Amino acid sequence: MRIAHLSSSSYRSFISVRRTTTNYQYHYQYVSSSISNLSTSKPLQQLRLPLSLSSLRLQRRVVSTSMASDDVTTLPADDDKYGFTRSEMYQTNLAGTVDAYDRHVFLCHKNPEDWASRVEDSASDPLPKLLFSALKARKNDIALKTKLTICEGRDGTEFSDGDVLIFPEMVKYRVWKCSGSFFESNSIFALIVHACMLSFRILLLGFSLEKRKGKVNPIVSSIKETFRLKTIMPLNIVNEAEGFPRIILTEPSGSSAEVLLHGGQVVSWKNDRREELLFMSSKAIRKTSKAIRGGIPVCFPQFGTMGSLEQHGFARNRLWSLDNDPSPLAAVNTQSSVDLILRPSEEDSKTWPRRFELRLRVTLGSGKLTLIPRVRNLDNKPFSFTFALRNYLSVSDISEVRIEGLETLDYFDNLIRKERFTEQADAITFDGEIDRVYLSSPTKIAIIDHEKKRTFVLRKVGMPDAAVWNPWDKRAKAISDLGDEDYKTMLCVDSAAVENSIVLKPFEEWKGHQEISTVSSSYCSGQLDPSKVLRGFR
Ligand SMILES: O=P(O)(O)OC[C@H]1O[C@@H](O)[C@H](O)[C@@H](O)[C@@H]1O
Repeated sequence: MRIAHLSSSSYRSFISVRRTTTNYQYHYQYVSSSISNLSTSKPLQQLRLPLSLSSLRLQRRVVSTSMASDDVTTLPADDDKYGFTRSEMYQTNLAGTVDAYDRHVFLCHKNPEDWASRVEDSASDPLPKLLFSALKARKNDIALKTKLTICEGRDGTEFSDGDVLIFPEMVKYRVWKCSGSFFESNSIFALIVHACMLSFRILLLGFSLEKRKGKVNPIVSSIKETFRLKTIMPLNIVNEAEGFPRIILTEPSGSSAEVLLHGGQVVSWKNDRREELLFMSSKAIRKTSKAIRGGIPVCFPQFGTMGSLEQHGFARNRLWSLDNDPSPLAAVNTQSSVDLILRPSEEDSKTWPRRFELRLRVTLGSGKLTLIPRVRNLDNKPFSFTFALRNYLSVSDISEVRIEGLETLDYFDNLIRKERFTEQADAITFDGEIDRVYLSSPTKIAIIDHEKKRTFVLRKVGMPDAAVWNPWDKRAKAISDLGDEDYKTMLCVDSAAVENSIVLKPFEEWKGHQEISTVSSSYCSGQLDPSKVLRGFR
């Protein structure tokens, strides 16, 4: 891990390497002070040499090969165009400041006038110091050769405290709060380590020739072009007060969603009027070992207590990673979608000895939120699991809510020893605790909130069952992370695969699909509202 300090008017112009003479000197000064921190005796010049250019070239060619079936021994025709064949390419440092490290971490922070002359002295302005110390303390754990660069942040509130950009992984981490616990909690470190799993592929997308004072720096060009491409937007990741990385999804109509790496859990979904549509407990606890009461926890590999594992499985209690290889789904590079992945830890393998990959794509659209869960068997023998997306929906008053689409279905009643019954009511309404799994439900279920005049429409594929849960007053009091009155404003209607567990042969993948949308409350699960028909639609 190396550190450099340089100025730019934003990360974009940093990437285009616009430097003043003063800042240039500052850059050197800063590097010098950092060298002593790193307790290395390497001379400055050596630190700045693009040592890994040949490995970069190799990776680039290997990736091209796998993507375009090129012959590895043949130079891609674009090498000349992109500057890879220039005589100085493997001989000396190139124009610009971005060397060919395996990974670049940029801290976009204030401007050179605010920077301390030595990174360890910046007591009044601790962000660079904290980031530097956190990375330095864990540098042996960071597998990729990583260079930390401090550059100027000037885009108004966007860089109010400091943003972290990670290249080539295209992760933008918005550091709003500069607290020691943020770094101690390892969230930035976790992010950087997760980034290790991402490939070098993105670099390919933006290669172009850049002529700067007669020299070419393909590395700078590629970063610049990649960030500039509209379709390849960096993810917005912010720090939770408790140190949980949180991904913010936004889309043009103004709605938003928030997803935690912890549990791969959606914890917020707001419509274009900024109204929250998901319930979050007033006493929600955000601890690494516990699922968060609210949002959309993922229950895997076991739903409820239908097995020997902890209730609802371990996936909701684990730290997931960003997934840059969601194939066979096409990769998405927008700010309204994120791909996450969970692989088993050693501890998980002891309790559930299966090799798997659990993936989740969360996509925010205008008026709808889509989740695509997938499970792949990486074992050489089949395994089975049960699964649910537990949707904690926010409702105005549970007594005023009804569910349509589950009538006449059979269900297991968890309150009566999981006995099987047949639903007799025309619609499900609520006047007490409910804890049921409706079996083989239709693909569309309507949750009608009369008071809010809002209907949630839940569409699901690959998850044939639907669990319905509300603890009501007595049980709510016994649940430590649920407020006594919270049961009134929540209702869980889950997409689930419970009655028949899902069986996967070696290397098979299961895929589910869930979409929640909201419509006006006149909507009744596919039927027309008679009063609307009489009065006419407005
Ligand atoms: O508290 P948890 O683990 O999130 O589970 C909430 C409820 O989920 C239901 O599905 C279970 O049947 C209940 O027993 C449980 O209380």
